[in-house]
Amino acid sequence: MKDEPAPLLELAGARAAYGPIEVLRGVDLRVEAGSVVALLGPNGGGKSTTMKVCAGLLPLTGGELRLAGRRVNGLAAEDAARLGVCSIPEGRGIFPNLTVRENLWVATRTGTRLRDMEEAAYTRFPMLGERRDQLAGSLSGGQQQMLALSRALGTAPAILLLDELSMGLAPMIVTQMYDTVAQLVAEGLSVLVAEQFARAVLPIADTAALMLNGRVVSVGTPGEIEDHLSSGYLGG
Ligand SMILES: Nc1ncnc2c1ncn2[C@@H]1O[C@H](COP(=O)(O)OP(=O)(O)OP(=O)(O)O)[C@@H](O)[C@H]1O
Repeated sequence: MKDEPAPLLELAGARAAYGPIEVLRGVDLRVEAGSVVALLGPNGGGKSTTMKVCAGLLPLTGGELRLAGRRVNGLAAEDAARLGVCSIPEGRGIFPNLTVRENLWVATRTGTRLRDMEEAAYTRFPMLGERRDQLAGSLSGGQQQMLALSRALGTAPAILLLDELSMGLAPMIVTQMYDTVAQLVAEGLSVLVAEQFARAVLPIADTAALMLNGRVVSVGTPGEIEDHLSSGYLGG
């Protein structure tokens, strides 16, 4: 019997394609329970595609996706959510023409009560409570990201997949958002975060992985990966 528990989420030799174009060419990646893994690398390396595969939004064409050691190739997005995998896509995935409250309500289809969802969201982010009847599209980028996080957390996920949390946000807001993520991790959440701008996420990451041309080419502590990389990859 193995001494160590299986990683919460694992890709082994994962391959994926858009039509005839292979984009993931054998990705190996592990997210241990209670940890933050930062998936870094330049545009087009395959970070978003990796997140899609993990969330059941794109099928594997080869290799394996495992959740807590169980092979789950071919799982649908609803199955992934049911198994505790929750993703916030690039662009946040909120409904701009619905109010904050309505956006939270849509997320209750997974079984959480609206009252509980609202209480948790407004306690964590009082700003959202003040804007509960405002259209989500009229919120600032940071507030939209708070809403996206609140919707995701309503499903009580085991692992959160975050794609480009920092996109379009001022540096101070990015720092605040990652502080919130760090708090969530302290409460037991595991996180896989794809970021083009490594500097934003490295302070809270346990492990960093560099992705280039559809493969993870290097994995280490944030310090090791930072040392390995040119400042170009680290987002300036
Ligand atoms: N829906 C799609 N159809 C065809 N090709 C796609 C599609 N989405 C992404 N690609 C291509 O797949 C490759 C990897 O893209 P992906 O978005 O996974 O990279 P990324 O590292 O997340 O970069 P980005 O930060 O731009 O999202 C790129 O060459 C991209 O053009």
